[in-house]
This record gives sequence, structure tokens and C-alpha cells, in this order.
Amino acid sequence: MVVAHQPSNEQEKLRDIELPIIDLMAERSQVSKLIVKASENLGFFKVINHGVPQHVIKAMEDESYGFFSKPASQKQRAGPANPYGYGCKNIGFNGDYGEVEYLLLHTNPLSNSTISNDPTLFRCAVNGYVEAVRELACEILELMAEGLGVPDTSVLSNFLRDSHSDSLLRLNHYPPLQLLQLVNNRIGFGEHTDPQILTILRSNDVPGLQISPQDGFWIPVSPHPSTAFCVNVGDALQALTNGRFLSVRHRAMVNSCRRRMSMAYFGAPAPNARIACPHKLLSPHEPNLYRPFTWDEYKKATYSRKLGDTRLHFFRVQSDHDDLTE
Ligand SMILES: C=C1C[C@]23C[C@@]1(O)CC[C@H]2[C@@]12CC[C@H](O)[C@@](C)(C(=O)O1)[C@H]2[C@@H]3C(=O)O
Ligand SMILES: O=C(O)CCC(=O)C(=O)O
Ligand SMILES: [Fe+2]
Repeated sequence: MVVAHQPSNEQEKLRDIELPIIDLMAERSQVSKLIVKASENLGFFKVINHGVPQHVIKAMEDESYGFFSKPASQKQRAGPANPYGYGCKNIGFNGDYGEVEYLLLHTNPLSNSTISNDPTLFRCAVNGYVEAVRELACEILELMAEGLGVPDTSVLSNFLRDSHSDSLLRLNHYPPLQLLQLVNNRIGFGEHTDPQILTILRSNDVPGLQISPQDGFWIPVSPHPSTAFCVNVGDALQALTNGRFLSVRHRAMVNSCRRRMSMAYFGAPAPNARIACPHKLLSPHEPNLYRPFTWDEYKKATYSRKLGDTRLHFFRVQSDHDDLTE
């Protein structure tokens, strides 16, 4: 007799969740509804038929593999990551540590702390990739604004199109670990939320990304379909939507004998940009949850804290309810 599997507890139910896969070539109003729903529910979704040419992705992946395959001494010449450049195991400035090496690049202008046998080729690959994923991020932000019914549908994408936008590109490499090391430390990139507006992530076919929509529960995100990009809402977008969209905690595990490589574009505002929810999304019943702040202010608050700290919390408008519960 075949018995249908009934999740026995909340954790099992969560484990079964798959991220929505949204086809960007489908009918526009349907796409925008699906994107809004996913951003409200999990803060994470995947997109296919996204318009980023395969050769542009491949060129960036080749350069990334090429960089991480170099001897440590050569990679270190592109470091330390303060804040841009090559970093190994140390993340940020506040004692965070993970089984990862990475290259963090500012996209505007492209930071030049890179090493490559052919710097021009490297720069071309990064510029081509960043341009294409920025366009994708802007398209998604416009679909979000449409779905939310905001009158100016470029109000979100304009942050990324600003010539002073503080967007970043991060290349992460999680080398394979020995079995014994895996038992002790499987964390590649510890739990955190992304501080920016929108993250466009792509990885090779090695799993590792997990998301935590509820404290204590972790859902693995499969790296398939291989043509997809994984998209997630950042803290700034949670504030811009007055908490309607969720910036969800995630982490990357080292869980395989194979190396994992991921490439994350973090779409961010310009330092002096003001992050405030559009009036259309506020009402007497849904007053502002966050006080307006500049991206510079938020970034400083973020970078002075540990990876796993909750930062948005400090920008909340104090309510009578908070006074009673905190
Ligand atoms: C410990 C830290 C590393 C980080 C800056 C921070 O102080 C807290 C946020 C971290 C994070 C997470 C998402 C991105 O990977 C990142 C580049 C970002 O903007 O915020 C990193 C920062 C970093 O690695 O420098
Ligand atoms: O490598 C991954 O899949 C996630 C990396 C990540 O969350 C980040 O770089 O902020
Ligand atoms: Fe992240």
C-alpha cells in the first residue's frame, strides 16, 4: 500500500518548500503578481527567461574560476577586502568567519583590485555581466512597483540606475572540505540578510544555499534549473515597501566534495539616496514602520555590526506596542 507522505511537524513542512520559478516571458500582469506574492511570502524566488545572455554568464564564470584557481599568494595580491578586494575566511571587520574565499567588487566604477592574466578580459567580463544583471534587477523592480500599484513604476529601479549607485558584485568560492572538517564546520557564509535593495544570485550546480523564513528553520535552495537566477529582497527593499516584502535570512553551507561558486550582484542606492516608503503604500492603518534614512546611514550601521545581526530593527519607528513588548 502506498501511503501519501504527511509532514509530521512544521520543520518537515518547511523542508518541502520549493522557491517559485517565475517565467519573465509570461504575461506581464501575471508575472508582476507572482513576483509580489513571492516577495511577500519568502522574499526569495527564481527567474527564468530573464534575458541575460548565456555567453555573458559564461564569460563571468570563466573569469571567476580562473581567479580562484590561482595560487593563494597571487590571490592575496588582490586583498585584503577592505572593503573591496580578495578575502579568505574573514568576512567583514567584526570577527565573522566562514569556509569561503571571495572577491568583492564595487561596480561603479569597477574597483581595480583584481588580478588576472588578462585584466582587459576580466574587466570586459565583469562590465558585461554587471550591465546585464543590473538591467534584470531593474526590470524586476519595475514589475514589483507595477504589482504594488505604485504610480511611478520606476521609483525602485531608479535607485540602481543612478550613476552613483553603490551596487556590488561578489564572487564566492567554497572549496571542497575533507570529511573531518565538514563535521566541525559546514558554514561557508554565515546567516545574514542582504542590506541592499535586491540581490541577483547565480551559482554553479553545487547546492549550499539555505533560507530561513522562520527562526530555527532552514530550507535548502536547489541550484536548479541551471538557467535560473535566484532573486532576493534586501533590507532596503523591506523598508521601501514598509515591511510588505521580506528580507529573509540565508546562509551558504559547504556540503559537498565539489567546489561551489556563486556570483551575487547587490543592487544598491547611491550613498545620499533617501530610503522612504512611497505614500501609496501607507495608510492610517499601515503607518510607517521605519523612519526615513539614507543608504549611507544604513550602510554604516550595517558594516559596524556582525554578519548575523538584525540591522533594520534599529530603524523602526517606536510604537506603543514596542514599548510594551521590548
Ligand atoms: C560582517 C559583515 C560583512 C558584510 C558587512 C557586515 O558588517 C554585515 C553585512 C555583510 C554583508 C552581507 C551581504 C553582502 O555579502 C555584503 C557585501 C554586504 O553588503 O553586507 C556583506 C558585507 C561584507 O562582506 O563586507
Ligand atoms: O553563496 C551563496 O549562495 C550565498 C552568498 C550570499 O548570501 C552573499 O554573498 O551575500
Ligand atoms: Fe547574502
